[in-house]
Amino acid sequence: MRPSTAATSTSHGIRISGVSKVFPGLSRPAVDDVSLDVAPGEFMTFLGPSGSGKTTTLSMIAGFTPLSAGSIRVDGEDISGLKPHKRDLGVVFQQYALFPHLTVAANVAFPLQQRKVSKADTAARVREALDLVGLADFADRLPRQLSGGQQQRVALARAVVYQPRALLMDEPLGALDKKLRDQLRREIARMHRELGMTFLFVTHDQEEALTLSDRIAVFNHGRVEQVGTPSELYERPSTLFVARFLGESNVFADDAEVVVVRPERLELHTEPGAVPDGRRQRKAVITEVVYVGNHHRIGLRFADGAEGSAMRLAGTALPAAPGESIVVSWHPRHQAAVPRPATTEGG
Ligand SMILES: Nc1ncnc2c1ncn2[C@@H]1O[C@H](COP(=O)(O)OP(=O)(O)OP(=O)(O)O)[C@@H](O)[C@H]1O
Repeated sequence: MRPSTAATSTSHGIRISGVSKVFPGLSRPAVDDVSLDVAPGEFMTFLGPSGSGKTTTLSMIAGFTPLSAGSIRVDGEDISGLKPHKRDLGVVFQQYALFPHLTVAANVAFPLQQRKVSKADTAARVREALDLVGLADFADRLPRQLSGGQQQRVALARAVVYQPRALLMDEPLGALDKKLRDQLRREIARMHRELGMTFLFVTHDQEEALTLSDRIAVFNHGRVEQVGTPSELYERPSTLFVARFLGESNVFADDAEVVVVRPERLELHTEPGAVPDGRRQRKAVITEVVYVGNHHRIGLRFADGAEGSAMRLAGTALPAAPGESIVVSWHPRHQAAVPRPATTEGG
């Protein structure tokens, strides 16, 4: 289940059972009967569009939002009724929330002082935490003397310095520009490898989710649509919503089923007779060809009016130009069958 990191003896599992949240005045629950098991040392991501219930679920785990139903356990202990600071969970939000008048070192030391850790231990642990996030040389600065990315590293150091049972992060990269975001994303992956701690990460960014996670829980309308490894979700989406939320997809409907085929699985042919035996095929018109550096994205419109896409690595010849008719084919093992969506399903 967790291919990339080794759980340590200090890793802890989280069990979310039948958890719901009803806010007064909302017509449907913000979180609707969610159950999930997070393995000790696992990097689990909650992925979904805005308003799908990710933050509310994380906030119930952290203890900032009371549950309407269900329970949350850490290593079997029910923590649902505990105050946030009694749960022993580290938390990082999008906004850094550092104490502006305290130095970096004092910010990181704060949770240790609250826990009455000795001065000598505090100094050693603060140094270790700042080392971990690459800020050993910034201990005496004030938050305003740091960049946004550096401030977020301080927040990460402060969240793990007291060795909590898990680290909870809500869009921690959301306020950063692309380059810093990529950099800090790699830092978070490294921290996870080095600490072996259970990480729970909330994002609406599919690339963040795919690159960081051992497993991803895809949220939609307060429910978890599917839980799986990044490649399981990409290759074997169980619903149309998941297929469309993670990457691009071609959706083909027959009488009995709806199948999803990823763009890189489509071959292009100039005529139906050129399709090898055993492959399925559809007629399409090329709507556009876009150069994306290492590949071309080929926009397609199928006979039923549905839009889709294929891709070709740069350097391979394209069989036809925009406006021309072609045939696409795929092998049945590269299709994922999903339930026919109800007409109201978002996607
Ligand atoms: N304190 C609150 N009072 C009332 N409704 C709330 C409250 N907090 C969240 N909601 C509603 O609950 C639903 C889920 O919100 P939530 O913030 O969990 O979604 P999300 O997936 O994290 O989205 P985002 O990425 O935009 O934060 C939304 O409809 C939201 O408006």
